[in-house]
Amino acid sequence: MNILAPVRRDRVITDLPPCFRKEAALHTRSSFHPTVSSACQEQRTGTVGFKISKIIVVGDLSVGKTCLINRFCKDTFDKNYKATIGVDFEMERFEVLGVPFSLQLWDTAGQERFKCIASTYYRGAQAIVIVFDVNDVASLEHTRQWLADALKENDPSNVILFLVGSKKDLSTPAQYNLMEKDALKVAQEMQAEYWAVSSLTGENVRDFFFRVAALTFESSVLAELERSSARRIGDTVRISSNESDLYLSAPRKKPKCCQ
Ligand SMILES: Nc1nc2c(ncn2[C@@H]2O[C@H](COP(=O)(O)OP(=O)(O)OP(=O)(O)O)[C@@H](O)[C@H]2O)c(=O)[nH]1
Ligand SMILES: [Mg+2]
Repeated sequence: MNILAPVRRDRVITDLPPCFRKEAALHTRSSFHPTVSSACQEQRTGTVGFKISKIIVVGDLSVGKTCLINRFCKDTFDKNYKATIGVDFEMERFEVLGVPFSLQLWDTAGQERFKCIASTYYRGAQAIVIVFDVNDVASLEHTRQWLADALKENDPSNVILFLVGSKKDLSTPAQYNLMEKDALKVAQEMQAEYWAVSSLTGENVRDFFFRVAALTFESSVLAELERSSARRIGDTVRISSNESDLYLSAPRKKPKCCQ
């Protein structure tokens, strides 16, 4: 019995959402990886549909991490600052190419005094979202340190990265364009995908999280397919290594743990 409520209609992803800037994108293909599309069509996505992918959101205090998550998950915006103490999380359920897919969005504290509590929750992330304020150049400089700290707890080859400029509504187009050049450089250096959003107006917020869900899903399916093909190879080896057992006259000894 499926005790979970159906996925909301506005959380259904049928096509790969586009990147924000081609210069700093995880990839620029216009559709899902063909292997992923066919695996979904043939219902060969294994455990992906039952798993919950962990996304951690890090960055300086007051850059707007909580507001970003709240705009997407609850469609609300609070203009008063309430520091996150430690961590908080929200669940979001999607359906991607017909497969259920859940994201657990971990909102972490940017304040130094709460950072050590927050960092204990960094482990096991599938994606790291590093947020800075587009009107505060220091917060962009600090993103490298946030990334380094988050990577201490995660395998760099297994996580996907997003660099997100927040509070876009507060900068003029000229100020924004100037800052974007630096942000794109940082994103390229980190091999992160770059986005700029406003949680106050909602600009790009939904598109950003859809892209996070789609790319995390794509990498989960590819990893699952790789694991299942490795298992198949492993099975073949086991069968052939057991062949000699077919000719054993005496029954094999029980392993010690079963005695
Ligand atoms: N104008 C504008 N203000 C924003 C935006 N996003 C956040 N803010 C404001 O920035 C302040 C900090 O936002 P939070 O989301 O609480 O910041 P945070 O990164 O979660 O901070 P910590 O929890 O301390 O790490 C609040 O006063 C928000 O109202 C935005 O897109 N535009
Ligand atoms: Mg917060």
